[in-house]
Amino acid sequence: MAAAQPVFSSNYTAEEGAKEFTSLLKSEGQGGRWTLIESGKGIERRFRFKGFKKCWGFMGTVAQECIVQKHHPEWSNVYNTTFMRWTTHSPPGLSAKDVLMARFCDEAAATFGEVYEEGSEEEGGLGKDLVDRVGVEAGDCCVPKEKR
Ligand SMILES: C[C@H](O)[C@H](O)[C@H]1CNC2=NC(N)=NC(=O)C2=N1
Repeated sequence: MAAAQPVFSSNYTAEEGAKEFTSLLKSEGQGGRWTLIESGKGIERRFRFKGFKKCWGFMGTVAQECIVQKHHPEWSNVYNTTFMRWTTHSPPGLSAKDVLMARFCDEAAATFGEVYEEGSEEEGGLGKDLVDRVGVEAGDCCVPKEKR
C-alpha cells in the first residue's frame, strides 16, 4: 500500500510540494503517472519503450540531466523497461529536485515514444524488485566521503 501522505525533504516545504508535486501522482486522477512509495519519501513509476534502443536512449538523456542537476535516481533496466524512483537521501524525503526530475522524465519519455498502458503499473514487476535491492545493497551514495 502506498503511504497516505508525502514526506518532504526539510529543504522543501509542504506548500511548495502540494502545488508542484500533487499533479505528478496517479492517485490524483489528473493524468499523473507516479506512485508515492510506502514511506512517503519518494515517487516511482515504470517507463516502457518499443525496444532496448529507445529505453537506453531515454536513460542516457535522463543521466545527462542528472549530471546537470547533481541528483540521481534509483533505477533498473531490463530490455525495454526502466523502473525509476526519485527520492532525496540527504536530507531524506521528497525534494524540489525529485519533482523537477520526475517531470523531466515524463517529458523525455514521450520523445522516445514511451508505450504507456493505463493501469499496467499496479505491480512494478522485476524492475521494482531490482530497485528495491540496489536501494538496500548499495547505500554509499550521498554519504559525505571520509578524507583518507
Ligand atoms: C554532493 C551531492 O550533491 C549530493 O551527494 C547529492 C547527489 N545526488 C543526490 N541524489 C539523490 N537522489 N539524493 C541525494 O541526497 C543526493 N545528493
